[in-house]
Amino acid sequence: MSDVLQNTGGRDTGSGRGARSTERTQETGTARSVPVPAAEAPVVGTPAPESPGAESLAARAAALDAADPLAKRRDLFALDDGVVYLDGNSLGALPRHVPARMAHVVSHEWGRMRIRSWDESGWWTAPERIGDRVAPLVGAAPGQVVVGDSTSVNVFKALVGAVRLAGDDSRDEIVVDATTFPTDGYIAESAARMTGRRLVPVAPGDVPAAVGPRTAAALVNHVDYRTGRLHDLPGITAAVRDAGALAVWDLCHSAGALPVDLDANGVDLAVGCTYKYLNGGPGAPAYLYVAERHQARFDSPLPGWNSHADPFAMAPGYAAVDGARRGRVGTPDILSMLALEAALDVWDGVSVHEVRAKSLALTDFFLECVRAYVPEGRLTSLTPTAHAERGSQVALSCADAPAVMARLIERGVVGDLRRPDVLRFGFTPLYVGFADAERAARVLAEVCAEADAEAGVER
Ligand SMILES: Cc1ncc(COP(=O)(O)O)c(C=O)c1O
Ligand SMILES: Nc1ccccc1C(=O)C[C@H](N)C(=O)O
Repeated sequence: MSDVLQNTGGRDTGSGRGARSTERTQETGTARSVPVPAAEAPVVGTPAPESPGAESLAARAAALDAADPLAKRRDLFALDDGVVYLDGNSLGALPRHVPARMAHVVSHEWGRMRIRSWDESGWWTAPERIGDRVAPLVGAAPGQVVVGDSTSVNVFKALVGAVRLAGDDSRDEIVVDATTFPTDGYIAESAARMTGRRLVPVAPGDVPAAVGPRTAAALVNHVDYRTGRLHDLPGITAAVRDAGALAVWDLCHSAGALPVDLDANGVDLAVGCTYKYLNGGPGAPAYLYVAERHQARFDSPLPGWNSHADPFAMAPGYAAVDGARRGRVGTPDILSMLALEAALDVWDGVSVHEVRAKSLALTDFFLECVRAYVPEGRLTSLTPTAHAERGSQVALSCADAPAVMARLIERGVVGDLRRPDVLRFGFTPLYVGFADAERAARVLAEVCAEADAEAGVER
């Protein structure tokens, strides 16, 4: 196999802060700006393999799918056979059973039981009950995860909470991942201003060297949303804690795709969304993990009545409840929350280690197919080749990425674009298979060839 892709390994360049100006312009998702094929009219059939080596790669894909213990899980999702959905790292697919469950919630629990449902349908306790369903997926023992609010809001609670837990005013710095998804950076900046700390943006790989006696907390992304690079959660957490500071992780791009092992790694606080690999639905509530050892001292900057020890006493003074519930704020978004609860059923009987093994096999295979089909130098992979540094997405860059992604989506291969030049392909092991990966690479090669032909470029 020739070395077709130039691999930059998604290296931490330390230049993320400066480079961020473009990413700070939010891309709302390519799927919203280019036509998505109608569900009833899939545009990708099963094209005859014409690319070099396509027959053998297609045959390998079929064999890998046949041997895949997770292959059957795909039937649990509403997906179109003609579409390769590689955008589950932005919005996970709908588990088929969720609409019926939601119809029941709306028509029965809300429609008929009305106010009684807060108690009798378990609405009031949903945040901590569903937190305990998310917990095993992130390696947390029960009682440490609460579901609710957006990831952004939970970043705020976790980071200000961490600074307060650090206590000591001489710890006057907050270290933040300089390559972070923008919302975390914006909120960290505000949290720093509010708590009178100085923000220190550094690349994740440089966090161990940057933390010291002045650090209160460090906020890092487990997987980079742009490159798909997996950061060293055990090593960075240990370094932050050795410095006497608190480690706060954003798990948006790792939970449900790979083992996180929060408890085993001694993470202090963590947040994540549930609409990507956990398939909770658009705007599904996020979650907050507060390690048990910190809960008694966790001082939420948003002490709403839902985290009061006796909310219905409606007392004028605040008294925090114990445990994970201390992360609650106001009335939970019950419809989204119960959709998430139902969606989590697809994880029953699935081990996250099995998911990780398939995720790595899928991204390896996709990269191999891209190398085989796409002319050398056409695309640059930003995704590290080392498994220990790879999440569950492949990011490829090329100057004409916007046009390439628009054409891919028109032809039923749905990834997304991160401006200016990144094609993102998310591999969600519960419903993406090896034939999907092969087909996506083949269509990508066709689309690149078409764009080259139109531009008069010969390779
Ligand atoms: C790493 C990361 N953090 C946070 C968010 C977003 O947070 P919110 O759920 O508040 O929109 C995303 C994606 O939207 C993300 O990728
Ligand atoms: N929540 C969204 C709503 C609309 C469009 C995209 C998103 C995303 O989640 C983007 C994602 N966090 C990313 O890694 O780019």
